[in-house]
Amino acid sequence: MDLLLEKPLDSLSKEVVFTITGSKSESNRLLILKALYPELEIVNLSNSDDTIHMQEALMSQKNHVDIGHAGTAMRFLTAYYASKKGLVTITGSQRMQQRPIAVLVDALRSIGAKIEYVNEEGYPPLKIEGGHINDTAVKLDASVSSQYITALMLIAPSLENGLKIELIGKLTSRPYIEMTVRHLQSIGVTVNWSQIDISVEKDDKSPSELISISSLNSTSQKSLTVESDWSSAGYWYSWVALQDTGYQLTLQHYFKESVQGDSKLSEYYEAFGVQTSFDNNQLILTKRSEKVAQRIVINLVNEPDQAQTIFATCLALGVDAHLTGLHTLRIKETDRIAALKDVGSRFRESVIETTQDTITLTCIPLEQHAEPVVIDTFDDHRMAMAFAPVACRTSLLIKDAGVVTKSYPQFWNDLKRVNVNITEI
Ligand SMILES: O=C(O)C1=C[C@@H](OP(=O)(O)O)[C@@H](O)[C@H](O)C1
Ligand SMILES: C=C(OP(=O)(O)O)C(=O)O
Repeated sequence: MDLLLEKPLDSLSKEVVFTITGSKSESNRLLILKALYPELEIVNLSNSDDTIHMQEALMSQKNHVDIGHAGTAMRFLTAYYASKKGLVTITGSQRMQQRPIAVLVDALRSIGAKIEYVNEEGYPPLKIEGGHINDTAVKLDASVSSQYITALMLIAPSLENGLKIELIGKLTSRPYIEMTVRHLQSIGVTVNWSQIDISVEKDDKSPSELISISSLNSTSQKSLTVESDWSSAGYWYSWVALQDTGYQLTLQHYFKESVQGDSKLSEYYEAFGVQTSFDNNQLILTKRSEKVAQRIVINLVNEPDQAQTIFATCLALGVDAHLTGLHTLRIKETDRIAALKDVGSRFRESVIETTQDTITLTCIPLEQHAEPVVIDTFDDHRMAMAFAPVACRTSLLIKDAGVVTKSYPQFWNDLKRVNVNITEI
């Protein structure tokens, strides 16, 4: 499905309230924890494909599991299956079979796990014979993906003697580890994190005892409420940044004290004139000022999923940008650095330079192009959604627009609500 997005002709509605479902990162952590502690109840679970894949895999009795494009499901389930008795082959989409997993597999093998590569060494699919983990200390490279570390942390409380995880190299995507720590602690698991070691203690309490000392936004003792997804909120920050002063929209179910690192968006978008306020767990975004920064420099090593969104905001507003800390982008749903350079260069106002871990954009404010600008999405949900707000400057043709279901299935319906004309081509 390709979609033509055209600039809204009528005046933009100002009273828009969006309900985005729970964070897919939080949801997929909590689903693993629920598999270990079935009494746990999860409120406001994500409706994303990634979370549905995780749920289906955990419910499945089959010994062949396909998790599609879901990176967290692939990494967390690899550790989960290694920790539980049984034989499972886990695979994913074509792209998933190109996303490296050796760091996690090596770490799990070093503590006894039996895992084989079905095709190419270092990449899914994996054949896992579970129930052989027998050691209590593991080391791994922390610079490739934080998801490998989270995967080990999530299974640690169910192991005979817990797990001490030594982090080697420069930690990437740190807030995602902090999120895992918070969720483990919220169900009563003891986690100690010194400079380079994370120790997760084996729980010898019963699950209900653990959950009853839960501290994270509990609606009841056994129930944890997932905050809505900040990574998806990014597209609405970008949308508001491109509107006139006074424009406002509201997103439901966000907490002032967030465990999601992408909540840093509220600071980043101040440079684009967007003010954030909270009212009873509603996030209110207001365009306060037409004055925006002329150039921004941001290190996104902690918020890699916002790189495309911030890039597209800058492109539309004509703000020069130097984005750093992007080394993980090459192994995500697509090589996001290459994708941004390719698609970004289709806008005549921009000049883009890239390295292994940076993108530099030099641009002038975007004007209406004679033809729709083609946005190839390369199987990456964030390519589609990050560029979509740019439609209020010039028409876009979003290729393979169905990719959004990976994280935000109702995105195109929400975009219609702010009067973007959307036509299926
Ligand atoms: O743990 C998580 O939920 C995630 C961690 C990040 O990945 P990396 O640690 O691979 O950067 C992020 O990009 C991804 O969307 C979700
Ligand atoms: C990188 C992402 O997800 P994952 O690695 O979990 O596939 C993402 O959602 O941007």
